[in-house]
Amino acid sequence: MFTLFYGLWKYIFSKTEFHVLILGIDKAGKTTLLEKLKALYSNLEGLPPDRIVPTVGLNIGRIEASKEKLVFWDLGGQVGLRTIWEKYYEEAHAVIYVIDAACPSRFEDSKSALEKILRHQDLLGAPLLIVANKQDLAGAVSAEELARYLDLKELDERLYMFEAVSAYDGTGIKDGVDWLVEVMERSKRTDKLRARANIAGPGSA
Ligand SMILES: Nc1nc2c(ncn2[C@@H]2O[C@H](COP(=O)(O)OP(=O)(O)OP(=O)(O)O)[C@@H](O)[C@H]2O)c(=O)[nH]1
Ligand SMILES: [Mg+2]
Repeated sequence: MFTLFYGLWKYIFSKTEFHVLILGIDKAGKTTLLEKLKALYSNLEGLPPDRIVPTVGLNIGRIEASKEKLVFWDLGGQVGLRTIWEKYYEEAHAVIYVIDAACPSRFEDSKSALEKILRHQDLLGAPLLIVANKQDLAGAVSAEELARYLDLKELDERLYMFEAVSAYDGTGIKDGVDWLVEVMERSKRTDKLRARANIAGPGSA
């Protein structure tokens, strides 16, 4: 009985903490983006780019944006580490997929890793922000060009957006986060995750 009332109380009064997975192949700029997010949205400085090393485990960052709490999970993108990604899918409200827009020779690898994500059942309905990163570099392609190149067939009715970003100078980051918050607030997946957390009762996340 207590569990039932607790669940109801929690459903009505508690705020959802949104889990956002940051994925993409190695060197795309995921961790640099995470550090820039922290710098832009909190009083924390964030690691400078020259102190960031390739990710092997998990980096976590928490921010507050548009009065919502966001938790970012940044995972390593090296080939041998990509099998770990799916362990986080079930709990994710949304995905940021980062691509190095200045490195066309790796677009194909990026595309196939993204297609695999889109096919995974555990991420059904998760909104997707595709980041064309490194816009500060002269050779970077635009978000539109990247979208054309990727030519994704699996997007269906998923909420998605391409955004031109520089994790170095912060270009595009706030627009991307604003969009993410808005779509996560109204996505069916958020309702589903919220209901599941409440059914699990006290002690659940
Ligand atoms: N010019 C430029 N370089 C960037 C940008 N973002 C990241 N980089 C550089 O790209 C390289 C890889 O950045 P990381 O943030 O470590 O990439 P990652 O995606 O986290 O890589 P893994 O952890 O190995 O998966 C580093 O040399 C960064 O300084 C950007 O917006 N502009
Ligand atoms: Mg990293």
